Amino acid sequence: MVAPPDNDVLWARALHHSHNGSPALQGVSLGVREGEILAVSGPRGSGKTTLLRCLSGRLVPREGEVWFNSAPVHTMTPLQRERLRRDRFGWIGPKPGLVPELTAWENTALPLMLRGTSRRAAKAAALDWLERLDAGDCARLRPRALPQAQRQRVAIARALVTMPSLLFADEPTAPLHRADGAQVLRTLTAAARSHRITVLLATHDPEVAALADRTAHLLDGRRINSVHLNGAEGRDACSLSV
Ligand SMILES: Nc1ncnc2c1ncn2[C@@H]1O[C@H](COP(=O)(O)OP(=O)(O)OP(=O)(O)O)[C@@H](O)[C@H]1O
Repeated sequence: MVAPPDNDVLWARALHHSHNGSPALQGVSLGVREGEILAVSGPRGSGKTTLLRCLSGRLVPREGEVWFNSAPVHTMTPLQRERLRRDRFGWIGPKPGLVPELTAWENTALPLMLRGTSRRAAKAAALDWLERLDAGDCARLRPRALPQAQRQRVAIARALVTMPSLLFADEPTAPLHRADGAQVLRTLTAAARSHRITVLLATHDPEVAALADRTAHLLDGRRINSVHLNGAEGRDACSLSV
C-alpha cells in the first residue's frame, strides 16, 4: 500500500464496485484537498452515490484504496469505520432520514449528543444552525408536521452541527424547489468555506456543480476527461479533471 499525497485530505485509488454483478465503479481515482468543495457530477446511474458511499466508509469497494488523511479506510473494521463516520464525517442524502419521534432541534442536536456534548450546548448549536438554514420556526415540531423542504433543511443542519472534517452531500437539494435549493446550497457552501469543511457534492445539475471549486465528471462508473470552468462561486476559476 502506498500512502496518499500529503496535501490531499481524502484520496482514492482505482475503486471498483458492483451491485448484484452490474458494475457501478470501474477504476475511479480521486484526490480532494483540505477545505475544497468538489462536485461529483454525471447523469443518473453514473456511479455518484456509489462513489460517495465508498469514500465515506459506508460501503467497502470490491477493489481499490480509500485514505482519509493517513488512515486507510478500506482496511478498517466496521466499528472503526462507524467511529470515523460519527466523529469526522457528515452525510446529507437526497431524503432527510430524520428520527420521527424527535423534534427538529432534537434531530439536529443528536450527532452532538452522541459525541458527548451536553444537551444544553447541543440545543444551542442546533437552534443556531436551524436559524441559519431558515428553519428556526420548525425547531419544536416533529418531522411529520413539516413539509419535505423543511425536513431537508433540518437534515442539512444536522450534518453541519458537528463541523465535520468532511461533508458528503448526495443531491442534497433534490427535495427542494429550485430557488429554495439555491439558497440552501449557498448557505451550505458558505458555511463550509468559513469553517474549512471539505465537501463532496454529488449532483447531476451543472448549476449546482458550478458552486464547487472543481468538478470530477463520472460516466458509466468512470471518470471522464474534461476541462471544466467553474463560475465565480468556485474558488478556482479553471480546473482540469482527469
Ligand atoms: N443497491 C443497488 N442494487 C443494484 N444496483 C444498484 C444499486 N445501487 C446502484 N445500483 C446501480 O449502480 C449504478 C450506479 O448507481 P449510483 O446510484 O451509484 O449512480 P448515481 O450517479 O448516483 O445515480 P442517481 O443520480 O440516479 O442516484 C446504476 O446502474 C444503478 O442502477
